Amino acid sequence: MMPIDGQPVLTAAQMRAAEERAIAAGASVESLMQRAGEGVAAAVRRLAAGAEVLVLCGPGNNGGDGYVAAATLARAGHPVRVAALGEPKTAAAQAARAQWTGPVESFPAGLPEDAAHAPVVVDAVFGTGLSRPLEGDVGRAMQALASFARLSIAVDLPSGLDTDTGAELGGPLSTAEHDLTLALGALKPAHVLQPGAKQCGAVRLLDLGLGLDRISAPRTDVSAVETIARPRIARPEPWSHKFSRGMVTVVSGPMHGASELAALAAYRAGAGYVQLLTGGLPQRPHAIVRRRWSADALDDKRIGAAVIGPGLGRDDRAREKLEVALASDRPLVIDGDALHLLDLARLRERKAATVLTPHAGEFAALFGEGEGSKIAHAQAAARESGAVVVFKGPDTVVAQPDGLADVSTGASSWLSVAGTGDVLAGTIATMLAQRPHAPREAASAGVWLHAAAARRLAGCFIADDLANALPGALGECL
Ligand SMILES: NC(=O)C1=CN([C@@H]2O[C@H](COP(=O)(O)OP(=O)(O)OC[C@H]3O[C@@H](n4cnc5c(N)ncnc54)[C@H](OP(=O)(O)O)[C@@H]3O)[C@@H](O)[C@H]2O)[C@@H](O)CC1
Ligand SMILES: [K+]
Repeated sequence: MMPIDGQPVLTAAQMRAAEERAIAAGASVESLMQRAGEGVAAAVRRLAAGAEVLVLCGPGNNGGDGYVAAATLARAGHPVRVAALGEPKTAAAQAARAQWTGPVESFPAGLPEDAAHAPVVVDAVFGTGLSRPLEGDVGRAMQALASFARLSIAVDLPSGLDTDTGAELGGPLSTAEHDLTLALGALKPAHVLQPGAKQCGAVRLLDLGLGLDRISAPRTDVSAVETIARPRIARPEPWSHKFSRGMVTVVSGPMHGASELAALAAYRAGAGYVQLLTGGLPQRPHAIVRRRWSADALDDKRIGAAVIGPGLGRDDRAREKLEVALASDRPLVIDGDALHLLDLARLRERKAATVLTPHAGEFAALFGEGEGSKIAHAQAAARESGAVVVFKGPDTVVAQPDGLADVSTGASSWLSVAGTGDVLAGTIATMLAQRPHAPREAASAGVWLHAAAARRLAGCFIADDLANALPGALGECL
């Protein structure tokens, strides 16, 4: 079982293409299924600690993995039962079914009342082949079994999820929530996008030897998407100085607090010099250099990145400041109010690196609702705007105009509090000041640090605490 950061994310079609390439290279569906089922059995056996396992098998190859897992567990002497939703339909699943010599109970209706529940449940009903909502009582029965079980484990995907979007095909609350999902061969969007990611519980990857690498230019048959891995951040050199460490300028507006937070976060994320273009009075921390806004304030070539949007307002003065920022040749993070004032045609004229950081509401206002997954939306928005788009949320997606994208995993739900977006904007600005020619990498590094800072706080916090936890998160990357 492998952790899931820095791993490619494949759609169902890309998964099929990868499987076909492996078969063309000499593997067979049966050999891949054997490897998958044995991997599932090994993980289940370790976690079940001797408790009885009930494996639920569907009609396709996901069910085939389940039969192999059950037969492997039985051979190892582990107590295991099998219940199936009909007969296996594929040749590989039929061959796997033949390995299982015990009885097959019927699921969902046929499980006898007194034996319906099991301490460990394995969901091998549907994986990437689910094409329509679960029928009849399947979803409800699975929810009951999973909630009764001490441990419920999904094989490849929790049955009921749309592989490519993470949506529940039968609508909200139609699928079971598992403790663990064993992703087979590669991650799929449903493992990382909500609500699917929540239904998965913890996700671990089982390698099937498909030889998947993310490619450096998008193709339709291979992944252009990866989960964000811990970035490597260099310590300052002995000869570093405040400007070489990265200078960040934050444009302020009438709501000072938001830009103060962005400026604080920029410092805490490692910038050497942070200035706030504000009309406010000096206050703590005094390390933030406060200057009045002027139309040439962004002409300073030492500025590595500027932030505009947090607390900016949406009046004519805000528009004026945004126009100056767009016209400047400094790398730019555009957040909050500025996203509501943004003209995409004007943005496309910009040559310097630009990162947009919309949450779902700002994203919809700028780019519309769109079709498909959150990843696809972010990719389309990046293409349309010519900027790196950080589509924020519990499953933040960072996309660049050529289609390459990164998805964040492991964000704390405690981040759902005012001001955390301002902290992210400042954090990304520091990363951008240090990597002006790699804005996607900078944005993803910022997203990772932000999530790691929240994890370090391990519970309820306010945005100021989050900014102050950034140095600890940064320490994990040195
Ligand atoms: N990729 C790899 O390298 C490897 C992949 N492997 C495994 O294969 C899995 C994918 O297998 P799969 O394609 O057979 O699809 P799967 O999810 O089992 O379901 C398809 C069946 O369900 C049916 N069906 C669909 N919706 C339904 C509904 N609502 N209600 C009822 N029925 C419904 C559908 O019928 P149909 O749509 O044709 O009517 C079809 O019979 C993958 O997740 C992984 O576990 C490993 O074995 C090894 C290597
Ligand atoms: K499953």
